[in-house]
Amino acid sequence: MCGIVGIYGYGPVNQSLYDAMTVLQHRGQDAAGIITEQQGKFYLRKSNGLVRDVFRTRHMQRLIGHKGIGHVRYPTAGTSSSSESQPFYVNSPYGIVLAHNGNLTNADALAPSLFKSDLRHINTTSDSEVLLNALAHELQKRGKLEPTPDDIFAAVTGVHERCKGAYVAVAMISGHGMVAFRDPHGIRPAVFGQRTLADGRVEYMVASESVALDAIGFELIDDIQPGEAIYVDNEGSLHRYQCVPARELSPCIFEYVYFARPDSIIDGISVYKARLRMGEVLARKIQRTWADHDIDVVIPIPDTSRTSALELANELGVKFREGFIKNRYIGRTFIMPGQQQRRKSVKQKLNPISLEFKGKNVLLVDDSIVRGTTCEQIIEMARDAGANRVYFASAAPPIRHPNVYGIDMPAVSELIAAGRTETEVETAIGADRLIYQDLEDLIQATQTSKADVRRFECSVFNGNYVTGDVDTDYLQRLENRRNDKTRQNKDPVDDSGLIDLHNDY
Ligand SMILES: O=P(O)(O)OC[C@H]1O[C@H](OP(=O)(O)OP(=O)(O)O)[C@H](O)[C@@H]1O
Ligand SMILES: NC(=O)CC[C@H](N)C(=O)O
Ligand SMILES: [Mg+2]
Repeated sequence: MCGIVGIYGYGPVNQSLYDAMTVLQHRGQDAAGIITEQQGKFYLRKSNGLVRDVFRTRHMQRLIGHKGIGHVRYPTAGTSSSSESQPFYVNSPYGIVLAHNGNLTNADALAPSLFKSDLRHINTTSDSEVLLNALAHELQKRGKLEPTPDDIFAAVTGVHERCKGAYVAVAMISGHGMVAFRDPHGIRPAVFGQRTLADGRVEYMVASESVALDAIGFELIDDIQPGEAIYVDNEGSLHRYQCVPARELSPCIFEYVYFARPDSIIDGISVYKARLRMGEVLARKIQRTWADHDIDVVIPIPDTSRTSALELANELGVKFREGFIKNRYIGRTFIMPGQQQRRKSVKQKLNPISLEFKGKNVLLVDDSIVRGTTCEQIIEMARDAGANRVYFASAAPPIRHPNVYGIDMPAVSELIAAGRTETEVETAIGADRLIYQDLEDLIQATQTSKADVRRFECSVFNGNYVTGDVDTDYLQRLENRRNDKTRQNKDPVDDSGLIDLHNDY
């Protein structure tokens, strides 16, 4: 997953973009980038690393201007090279920069067609560069020196007709304005907000999650609707337009399970409340299926599962204890690029407090089990710490299908529950008992009667891909290209010298 942010303001935006990106850091830890604009010129800094490492004072000082966009990256396509970090730039028409969250499912076909029919050169293997060029081509087609909001929206309509998959993007068009759009199914989240200055002028901001708006003092206006675009023109006026008819809104349910911060609200649903309810319904499943359980204590696996574990314990009427302490200087392990690094990080990240385990039957709760890296090691650590019996509960159902919409789970063979029954997973992870959430319960927990969401994108659990274009061939190609072994054994291609606007100064 990645995080995107865009600000159209009346004062320097570099610090606000930086602050927003630190708040979105949980969405991508591999690379970060900011592009600002002043008087028709773009200023860029992007590189591999966390926000705090990529931007030093000297970079911040050069990021001048009152408008800008930023990105934190977790790659799902192409390579992890800094040349594929975002935002991307294309010089014609106008000069456009773009930051993208999601994954295009037809990038392989689009890249050659952009070359052959539109004479556009794509220099990297990133689908985001494809998305940017698709937008640039649509704008070019209109051939206007002074594009109107209608021209911008017509171009976005063209992008929707050509691009498939999941995408939210924010782009700045030099000398014109900032446009943001969301795919017709609304798979990835995007919100926009405003801040009114003392003199009455209004600044606008777009971000992946509402928490980024909160952090820098913007007030949420709305989610960008599926198929909708918003455009802030050069006079600072906001325009909204439904570029293509919205398909049924289908936000990715995994945002609520794991990705998003709990203090965000996505499509009207509080992530925190959804996680509380996930714990509640999971506790009810335990009461239903294991009425005579002998759990002494519920222990969360920090960080993400804490909210659901707390409510699970409350509902069960069992003690809740912090049995693992998290090293706050280690990032999220799941979004690390290689299995070796992920395995190492679990032990560095979590350490047990033995007295919470000694002689007890513990129920460890995690938000999800993906590759099984975390739970295998954690169960072993709980036993080493003296636990009597170690039970495990997952607030999400078994993950048996790859993700093609912006989460890096490309290979079925790497998913511990793929091709295994729940009992087989229980054995594989070494738990005395394993309880998975049911999908209907997860959906019910995430949905609220107040929000407009009637359907979620649940493909990792049920294999139904809402965009309808994902077939076994595509899945096979994705697995071959992006499984851990291929990536590990691939000749280290040094593409850091690729022509692009990455600037490692
Ligand atoms: O089965 P796995 O492949 O190990 O993946 C699942 C685990 O990865 C995530 O944690 P992560 O450490 O990324 O982040 P967190 O601190 O937000 O929980 C998630 O919360 C699970 O704990
Ligand atoms: N996780 C994401 O949203 C990734 C965006 C884009 N596909 C990339 O790999 O850079
Ligand atoms: Mg975790």
